[in-house]
Amino acid sequence: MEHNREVEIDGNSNPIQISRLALDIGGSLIKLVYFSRNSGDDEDPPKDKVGVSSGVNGRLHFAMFETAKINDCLQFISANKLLLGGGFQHQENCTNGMSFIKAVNQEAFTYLNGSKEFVQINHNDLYPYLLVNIGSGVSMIKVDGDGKFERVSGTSVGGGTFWGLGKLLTKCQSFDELLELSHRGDNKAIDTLVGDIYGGMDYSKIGLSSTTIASSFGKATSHCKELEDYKPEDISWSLLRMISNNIGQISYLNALRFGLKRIFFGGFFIRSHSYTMDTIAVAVHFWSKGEAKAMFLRHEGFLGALGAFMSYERHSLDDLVVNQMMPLPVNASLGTDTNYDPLNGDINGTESIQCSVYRA
Ligand SMILES: Nc1ncnc2c1ncn2[C@@H]1O[C@H](COP(=O)(O)OP(=O)(O)OP(=O)(O)O)[C@@H](O)[C@H]1O
Ligand SMILES: CC(C)(CO)[C@@H](O)C(=O)NCCC(=O)O
Repeated sequence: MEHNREVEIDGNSNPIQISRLALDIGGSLIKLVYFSRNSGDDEDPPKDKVGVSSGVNGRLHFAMFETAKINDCLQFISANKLLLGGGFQHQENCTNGMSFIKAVNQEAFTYLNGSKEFVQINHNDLYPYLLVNIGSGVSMIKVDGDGKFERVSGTSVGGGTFWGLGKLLTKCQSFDELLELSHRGDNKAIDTLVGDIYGGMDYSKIGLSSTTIASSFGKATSHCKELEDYKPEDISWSLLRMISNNIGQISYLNALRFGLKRIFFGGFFIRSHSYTMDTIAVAVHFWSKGEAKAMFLRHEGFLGALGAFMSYERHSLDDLVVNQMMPLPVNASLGTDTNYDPLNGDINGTESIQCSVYRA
């Protein structure tokens, strides 16, 4: 079923035709992806002599809401006259969403020593890989080809654990606040480091440096200190490192199990956050001795919704062409923020990019 509505929501009151809305309702967050046709563009574009369609031009929009505030999401859908038109999130959609990396430039990147390096994906050299989706919980999926995948592992210690424990321990009121705290934290105050055990020295015999974490939250066992004696920022940083490290290590072990060299990390836990990506990338690099590579994605939180979007009946996986990477963050009224840096910014649930959709 398709729904197309004429809605007056762009800055100049021009009608924007919304078609195709996909929804991924997760344990923590609801993700929305929808396509708006440029005004004047025909929904059924002309075909050439051999039947190839010229494509519909428009924008692909991304939006995110907390699952607990589902009414805000419904209000957004209603206010913008986006009608639900199919697309249900399930595991398969997560891997369908990965087709997006084939459709867009500058989607996948590595992160080492504080800098992103975008990687152009060679379609003939993509499989096999491990997809690690870090949502509330974590799923690890071995992907062998288009539609060929298997969930090989998972862990309940994921994004929900970071946000849940972090909220209890720091009294933070939002995920963003908790993440922001970690920037100012110092994990030495809470974690026991190798140097704390070995008189400030590296334990070179077994290849551990003095700054390696020997025991996450190990110092919190101290009898003379209570929760109030620790800084919320230090707690946030230790927690983020503990969870990211653990996911990085389990991911590496699963990659090793199946001989996979490339690990893609998705899910809204990552949020393009530098410390999170750095910890995961270092963990993968450390444990694999440089053999395996951690890859991140600009639209990491939207894999499920993109998968649902791309599995529309009338759209094959290959008919979304993002012809211009021109992200514009949008708020609920679809206004634009001119200060946004598309390649470095965090897609905090609201963004749109220029694209064309082709009929198969
Ligand atoms: N604004 C936010 N509010 C709450 N959590 C957030 C926010 N931004 C990022 N997160 C993180 O993202 C995680 C949820 O990620 P995601 O939306 O990918 O998973 P989900 O689909 O809700 O979970 P699951 O697939 O396990 O059901 C949260 O657990 C939290 O760690
Ligand atoms: C239950 C799901 C798949 C929901 O997306 C996810 O939260 C998850 O993979 N949790 C981890 C479950 C486990 O494998 O221990």
